[in-house]
Amino acid sequence: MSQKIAVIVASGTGSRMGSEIPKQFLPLNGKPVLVHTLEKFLSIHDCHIILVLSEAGKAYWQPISEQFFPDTYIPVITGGDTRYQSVKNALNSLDTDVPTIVAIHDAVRPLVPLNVILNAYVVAEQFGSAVTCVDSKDSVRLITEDRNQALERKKVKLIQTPQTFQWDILKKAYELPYIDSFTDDASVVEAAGYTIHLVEGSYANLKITTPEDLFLAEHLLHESAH
Ligand SMILES: Nc1ccn([C@@H]2O[C@H](COP(=O)(O)OP(=O)(O)OP(=O)(O)O)[C@@H](O)[C@H]2O)c(=O)n1
Ligand SMILES: C[C@](O)(CO)[C@H](O)COP(=O)(O)O
Repeated sequence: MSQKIAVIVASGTGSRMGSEIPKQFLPLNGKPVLVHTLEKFLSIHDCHIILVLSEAGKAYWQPISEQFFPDTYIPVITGGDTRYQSVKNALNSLDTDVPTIVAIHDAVRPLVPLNVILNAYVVAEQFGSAVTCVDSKDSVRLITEDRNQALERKKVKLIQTPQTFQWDILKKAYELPYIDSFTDDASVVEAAGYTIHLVEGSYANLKITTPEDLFLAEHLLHESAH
C-alpha cells in the first residue's frame, strides 16, 4: 500500500466571487469552506496533507487553524500566481522515495464525497492516474473563430478534483519546462506524454466559484444533514 498525500490548493484570490475575503475562507454552514475540505482529507487514515496558501491567505489561516485544528500539524507552502505554479511549489517541497500517491484537490470543492477521494487513490495506484469527472447534463457547443458548433455530448466530460497520480509521474510532469497555461493537473501530466485515467466524480462536488455556488453548497449541506 502506497503512502497517501493530499495537496490542497488554496492560494487563489477568488476574483470571480467578488468578495473581499477569498472564497476559501468564506463561511459555509458555520465554518470556512477550507475547513470542510481539510476535514474530509483529515478523516482519511494516514493521509498527509500539504496546504498551499498565498502570503495574504496565511493571515486568514492563522486564526482558523487555531480554532478548528488546534492539535493537528498541517504543513503550509506558499502558492504562486497561478494554480499550476501553486501545485508546482507544493510538489517541489516533497521528497519521498517510498511508493506515494498524490491527490491534488481544490480547497474550494468542500463537498467532495469521501468515497470519491478514496476510490481515486485506489485507481491511481493501479493505473498511474485517476482524474474525477462527470457527464455534462447540458448540451455543449464548440466555439471557433467564425461560428459555433454542436458537440456530441457523450464525448465530453466535465473535469473535477481530486486529480490523483503516482508520485513519479506527477513529479516528472511538473519538472518539465512548460509555459504556464494549464487549468488542471491532468493537462500537465498529459502534456508530459502520459494517458489520463478518468474516474467517476460527483455532481455534489461543485467548485465554489461565484456567489450562487456558495448558496447551492449551503443547501446541499442542509439537505444531507436531514
Ligand atoms: N494562484 C492560484 C490560483 C488558484 N489556486 C487554487 O486553485 C483552486 C481552483 O481555482 P479557482 O476556483 O479558479 O480559484 P481562484 O483562482 O481563487 O478564483 P478566480 O479564478 O475566480 O480568481 C482554488 O482552490 C484556488 O485557491 C491556487 O492555489 N493558486
Ligand atoms: C482544476 C479544476 O477545478 C478542474 O475542473 C479547474 O480546472 C480549475 O479551474 P479554475 O479556472 O482555476 O477555476
